[in-house]
Amino acid sequence: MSLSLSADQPAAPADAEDGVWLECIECGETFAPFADVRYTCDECDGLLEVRYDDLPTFEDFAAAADPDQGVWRYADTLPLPAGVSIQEGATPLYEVPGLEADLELEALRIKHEGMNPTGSFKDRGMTVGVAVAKELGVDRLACASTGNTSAALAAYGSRGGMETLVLLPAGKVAAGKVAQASLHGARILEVDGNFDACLDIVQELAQQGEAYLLNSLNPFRLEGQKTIGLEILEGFLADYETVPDRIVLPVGNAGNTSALYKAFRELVQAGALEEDEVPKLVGVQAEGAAPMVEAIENGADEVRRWDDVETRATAIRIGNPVNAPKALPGIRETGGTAISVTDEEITDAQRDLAGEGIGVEPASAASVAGLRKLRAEGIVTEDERVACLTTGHLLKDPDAAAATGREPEPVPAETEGVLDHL
Ligand SMILES: Cc1ncc(COP(=O)(O)O)c(C=O)c1O
Ligand SMILES: N[C@@H](CCOP(=O)(O)O)C(=O)O
Repeated sequence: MSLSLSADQPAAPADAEDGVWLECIECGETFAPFADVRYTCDECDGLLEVRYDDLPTFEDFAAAADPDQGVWRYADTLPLPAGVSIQEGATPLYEVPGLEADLELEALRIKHEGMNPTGSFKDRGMTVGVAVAKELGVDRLACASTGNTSAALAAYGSRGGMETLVLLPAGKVAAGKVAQASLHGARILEVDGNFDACLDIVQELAQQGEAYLLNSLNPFRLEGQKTIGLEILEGFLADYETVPDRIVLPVGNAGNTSALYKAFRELVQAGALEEDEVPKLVGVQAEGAAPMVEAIENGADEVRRWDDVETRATAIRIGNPVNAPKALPGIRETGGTAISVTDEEITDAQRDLAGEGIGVEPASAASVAGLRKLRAEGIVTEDERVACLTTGHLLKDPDAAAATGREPEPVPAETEGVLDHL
């Protein structure tokens, strides 16, 4: 199986360009990377992955080291040498002593992707995806979005001088994200339907050649998102001389789960990581939108599409995770699991993180909520070193933050009155 952790490094086919090619994860068909626009396999419609004939090790990344370069420090494992960049990546791997003690863990760190230029991990994918779009010579970019993808696409598209079109589920996207897409100049199409319906439409537009699709179905986007995993591993190696036992992350379209697993597979193929060192991947979904959890619990090879999804974590209100064929093996082959959490547990975790000074949007807090639950169930043990991924900044969803935080207290406009109130 091409997605097995023990799969060998494939030999470059004739259609590789500079040692880079696309390969179908289902039938193994290969394609030149930049000759034509394609998102899935021409033969069987399977998902595609980017392949390289030469895979770098940690030493190679260190040799290229300018830590401020962020995503592009890892250019040896990306399809192009440079991107349309706004200094994405190199996000903090925060220590959280209070939470670490509360959860009784050997080590807990928070990889806060909310500290990217537009406030979410999507920037790592867009810096690569928009560069590939330019390489392909397309001029209009599009995505469906629960908000963050649209904010990142709008910013990187305008930086790249390209037209952007975003399809959003009407009334279901947090205020900060719509404001970003709007100010960066995207055309915002509000669809009377949910995110999955938006993605269906944008895929059809892309197939008809109306726009270049930059959702995570696009294999080049996931190459940029691999760098989250590389940064986490390098951070743990620097601080603990070992990689984490487990990485816990929120799951929506399952792009990050797929991307992190690919990063680890490539390190194994490069001889930089032993198979038994690969961190267990734990996907967390909201109870009202948990098709991946259902598939893992049932041992299913395919995910059942959920037509009605609901959660206050709007970013992961997704019923048909398009990357499931890549993400399910990622969770299983690493010995990980998937778990769902209630909206209340998400809100509590958002407060826990805020108590450590880390402001995240609700979907991000799902990782910490899931970790707490797995710790209570004894599945995560006290000797473990764990990284939780927080995917988006608090300011993305100011309404959720205000509803979760303390109420403002009205006071009179004079000091005595304020002192009396206190
Ligand atoms: C803030 C946030 N967290 C998590 C996710 C889920 O990530 P993925 O789709 O890679 O599973 C998304 C979007 O999908 C998101 O915007
Ligand atoms: N949460 C996402 C949903 C789309 O995910 P993508 O990674 O496939 O673009 C968003 O922010 O829109």
